[in-house]
Amino acid sequence: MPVTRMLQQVAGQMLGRPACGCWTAGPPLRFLGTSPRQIPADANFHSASFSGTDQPRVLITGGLGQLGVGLANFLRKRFGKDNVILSDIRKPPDHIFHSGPFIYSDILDYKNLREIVVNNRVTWLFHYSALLSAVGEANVSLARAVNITGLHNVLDVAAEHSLRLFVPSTIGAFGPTSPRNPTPDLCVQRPRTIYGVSKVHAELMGEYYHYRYGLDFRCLRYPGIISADCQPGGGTTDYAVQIFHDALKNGKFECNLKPSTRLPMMYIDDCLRATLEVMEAPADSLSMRTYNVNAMSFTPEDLAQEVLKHVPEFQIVYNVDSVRQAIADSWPMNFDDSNARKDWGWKHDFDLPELVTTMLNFHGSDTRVAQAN
Ligand SMILES: NC(=O)c1ccc[n+]([C@@H]2O[C@H](COP(=O)([O-])OP(=O)(O)OC[C@H]3O[C@@H](n4cnc5c(N)ncnc54)[C@H](O)[C@@H]3O)[C@@H](O)[C@H]2O)c1
Ligand SMILES: C[C@@H](O)[C@H](N)C(=O)O
Repeated sequence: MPVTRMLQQVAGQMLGRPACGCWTAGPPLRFLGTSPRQIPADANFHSASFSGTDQPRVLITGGLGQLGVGLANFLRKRFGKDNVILSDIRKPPDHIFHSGPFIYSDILDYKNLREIVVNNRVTWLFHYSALLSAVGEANVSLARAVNITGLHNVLDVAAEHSLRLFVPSTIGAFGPTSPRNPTPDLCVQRPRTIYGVSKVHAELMGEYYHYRYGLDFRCLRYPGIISADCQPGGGTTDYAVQIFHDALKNGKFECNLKPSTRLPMMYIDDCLRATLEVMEAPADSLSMRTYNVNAMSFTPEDLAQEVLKHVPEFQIVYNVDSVRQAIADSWPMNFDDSNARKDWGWKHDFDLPELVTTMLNFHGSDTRVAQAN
């Protein structure tokens, strides 16, 4: 018997499917143990549990971070305020609490998560809870729990309840042995941060649940995201958010990365639109389940030059943080997102000049900008 056929047969026996290599439903095969998280092997989760005319019922985990509030506002415009539930383990400020449904959800508490999904008839889940790259290195065991154990809970709840699941990955899912300029979707991924390791794990587990159980898993590898309304949560790309605030407030900025550190970046509006577009893309347009998305790439020096055009007295000084610098030096400089552009029509709106103008305008009715323009 040819070796490949023999392997197919063995794999087929292990996976409860025929040796022909095709993926038809075998006899129901359950996870071992008495966990409530048992998922039939023949479950087909492809059809989300809402009809085409219904709006999805959305849950966002880790929603009080840099990206979650913006995502909730964006999705509420599309699906209605009450169809989008923001959740976190932190107490929301008044304006967020009153802007739409908010609920406590700790992703490490599986039963709590399941209760929320069931009681609210959730159909789409955006899983934003995470510890980012720099804070993750400062607390590896917590990052491992939140980013890996938490993800397992989310995957199981999503599979059990036929949810469409979005999990963001990151440029941080690549490492020093990945091609860095540009970085394609499929290449060596050997990140050297717990954040990166947990995100590669998330990509692989999500794809595995998709192929094994039909979970409708969708994932984008975000670049560094730049937004004005929320503080970043402790990442390596945070400098590109803080610079605008400091430029307008003090006229100067102390940067913790070297001037020549090139990283892929994206304005929040593009990020949120990409996220919704991939979630709404017809399943048959997705040749993959994890895509790079990108908008621009720049260095601190490039960004400072662009800020100077608006704030002529702006000064940047460099005080390099060795942990963040080592992380940035292992990450992609440019991101190849051609598959996203080809498969579901991804196209960014914001390049560096529009980003800088928008961020400065957002931060300031400030006289510095007004005087310079
Ligand atoms: N911001 C970026 O530049 C960027 C880039 C790439 C990918 N991402 C990804 O996007 C997602 C959102 O990023 P962000 O910048 O908003 O992160 P953030 O750090 O600002 O927010 C994360 C949130 O997770 C919450 N959280 C922590 N532990 C939790 C727990 N046990 N249960 C529930 N929630 C918990 C925190 O309270 C926090 O509000 C993350 O998964 C991140 O990896 C972000
Ligand atoms: C790039 C991204 O994942 C995050 N902003 C970080 O720097 O950790």
